[in-house]
Amino acid sequence: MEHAPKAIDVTNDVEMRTFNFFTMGIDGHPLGLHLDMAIPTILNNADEEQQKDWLPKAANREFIATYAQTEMGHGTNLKKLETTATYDPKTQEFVLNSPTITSTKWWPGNLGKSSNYAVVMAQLYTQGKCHGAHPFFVQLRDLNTHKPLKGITVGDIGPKFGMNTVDNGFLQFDHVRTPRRSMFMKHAKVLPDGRYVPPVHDKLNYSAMVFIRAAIVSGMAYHLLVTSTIAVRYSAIRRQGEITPGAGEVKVLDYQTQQHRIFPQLARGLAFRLSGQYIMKLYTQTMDDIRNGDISAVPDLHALSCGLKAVTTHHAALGLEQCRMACGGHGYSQASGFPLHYSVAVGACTYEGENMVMLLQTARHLMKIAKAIRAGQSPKSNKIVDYLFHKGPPKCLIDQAYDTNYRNVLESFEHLARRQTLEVYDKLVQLQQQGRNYEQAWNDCAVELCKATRAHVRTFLARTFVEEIDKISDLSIKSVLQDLLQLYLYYEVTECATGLLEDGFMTGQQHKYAKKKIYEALEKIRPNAVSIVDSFDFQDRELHSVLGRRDGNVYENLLKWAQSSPLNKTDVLPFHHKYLGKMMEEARQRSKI
Ligand SMILES: CCCCCCCCCCCCCCC/C=C/C(=O)SCCNC(=O)CCNC(=O)[C@H](O)C(C)(C)COP(=O)(O)OP(=O)(O)OC[C@H]1O[C@@H](n2cnc3c(N)ncnc32)[C@H](O)[C@@H]1OP(=O)(O)O
Ligand SMILES: Cc1cc2nc3c(=O)[nH]c(=O)nc-3n(C[C@H](O)[C@H](O)[C@H](O)COP(=O)(O)OP(=O)(O)OC[C@H]3O[C@@H](n4cnc5c(N)ncnc54)[C@H](O)[C@@H]3O)c2cc1C
Repeated sequence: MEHAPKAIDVTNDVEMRTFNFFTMGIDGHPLGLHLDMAIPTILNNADEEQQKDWLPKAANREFIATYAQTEMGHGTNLKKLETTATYDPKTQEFVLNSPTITSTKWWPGNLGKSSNYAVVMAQLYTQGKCHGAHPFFVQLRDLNTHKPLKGITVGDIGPKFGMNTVDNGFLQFDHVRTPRRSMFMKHAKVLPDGRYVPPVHDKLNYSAMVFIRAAIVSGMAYHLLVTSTIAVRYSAIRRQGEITPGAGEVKVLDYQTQQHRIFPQLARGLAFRLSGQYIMKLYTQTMDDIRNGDISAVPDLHALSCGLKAVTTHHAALGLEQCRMACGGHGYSQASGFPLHYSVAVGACTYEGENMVMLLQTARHLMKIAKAIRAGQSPKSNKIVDYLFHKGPPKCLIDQAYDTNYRNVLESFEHLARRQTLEVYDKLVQLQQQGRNYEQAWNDCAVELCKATRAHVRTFLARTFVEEIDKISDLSIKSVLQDLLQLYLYYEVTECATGLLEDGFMTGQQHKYAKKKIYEALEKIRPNAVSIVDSFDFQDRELHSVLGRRDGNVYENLLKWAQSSPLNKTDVLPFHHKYLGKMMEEARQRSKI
């Protein structure tokens, strides 16, 4: 028995995540922040000695930690966080303090009731000088009693839009002392005498956020693929109305409008999946580079992860809602699973950086590239942004028969991203020449800056999709995925048609051509739609949906589901005669008088 394998190796990240996911569902659990943010912070921000101490215990779940950064008053603008960590060289401790109500940490997942440790972001003061927000690893609760330690006030922030299985919390420090070595010291350090040693790059402290932003892309793919699975399966069961009079009621999936509602979500889900894999690899590579002292890829990773996070979460939110509406009345029932999936997915539009703010971060990067282009510089062999330096064709060519591997469609996306980026850059420069300072000019251009990011991210998603499908060697699989690729690309063309038509790059005829290619793709996808979603192999317990059941027994299970509602435990509710019954009885008596 000594050598019998354990059912789950809790120190194995993949095993743990899979186990948690299937046992605790998709709306979060007490270990979420521990696994997704605290451990990545230890891995990337703790020095060797700290890792040796903290990592095995964290992996073994000897404590549960969260990531406490956001405050009641500030989430986006990290420079204005108010929690302070003031170094006291006499005792070699930091004093953590929450000086105002607005400095109360607010939102950290699993802080409310589960965690006994936290990565706390606080303004670091030493030798009388503030060095900005830095992470500290702080014990919050007693390891035996689980009661808050002295000087710490902590609790749950109450019910939310969704994810109510996560205990998001609040936290205040009243001059709480913590050892010098509780500061994460891989990058920045405070020496025992209080001298501050700066990091090689001052945003390396933010790596846990970069990790989650990258992970969110695959997360959004998951949500979209799950909800399109529900919508496709249900639409293949639901019969309503006739296409040919007298020929009998059709499956609603046969309606072109239904396909146009659902299939693009399926295609986007796949596109996000492929780009999600790409960005995760880029993250791992960049973290390895940082370990080897090379920080050159940090800005590229930051820019791409912010843009992808914002675009994929926004499109997932819109797509999930389309899937819900595609399921008619039953889509509005909790039995559909949509309320759960929607409320979880839309949280990602906000957490890890509000989407507009993230779009603007990517735009900062694009503006630097535009500046280099306007200065006549050459590209720097960066696969993601080099296209911005090149001159594309002067006219759109999407309707040319020789569009091998969609080069002409990709060039259209590139054209729009290039034009939008350079135009907004020129406007920024012009406004400054007219006397606006940079920040004011930036705000005057903010909507256009966001458009530049969206166009750039669209280009990246499309190129990745094309390249990944091109690699597939199994021709039967490739052909099905090519139909989804066709739909994806032409759907995106129509989504950004205003931008392509605005400068006369694309003609009205070409826009019509794109629409024709969409309708053609819908027709090709229809016969394979159910097999495509079945191939994702989601388990029913992941879908949480009566409508999306693999066996298709929707109606009989919908009735069972309704009958199992707590309201149906008795035919007459116990308080019926006290209120509604009494009201009706009294009304009847009055009308008799
Ligand atoms: C299977 C089911 C699916 C589930 C789906 C999802 C899967 C994923 C897991 C889900 C987990 C769910 C749990 C959710 C937990 C949520 C946690 C949180 O929300 S934690 C808190 C997150 N908070 C934020 O994101 C705050 C947003 N704000 C910022 O990041 C920054 O303040 C800012 C980027 C807006 C601005 O940075 P700042 O330094 O304050 O100022 P500047 O604008 O002047 O920037 C200076 C300079 O630095 C660059 N920069 C900024 N950040 C980074 C970075 N991370 N890396 C590299 N560089 C960075 C910035 O671009 C500027 O560059 P410059 O050269 O000057 O242009
Ligand atoms: C479900 C959930 C889980 C979370 N989990 C955690 C956690 O575990 N740990 C943690 O520390 N935090 C967590 N958070 C907090 C989250 O990271 C922040 O709420 C998020 O970063 C947004 O910041 P904010 O709330 O300050 O929004 P605000 O910045 O106040 O946003 C309000 C509006 O102002 C706009 N805005 C703000 N600044 C700018 C700007 N510079 N330019 C243009 N527009 C701007 C925004 O676009 C938005 O429209 C969580 C939040 C949620 C919803």
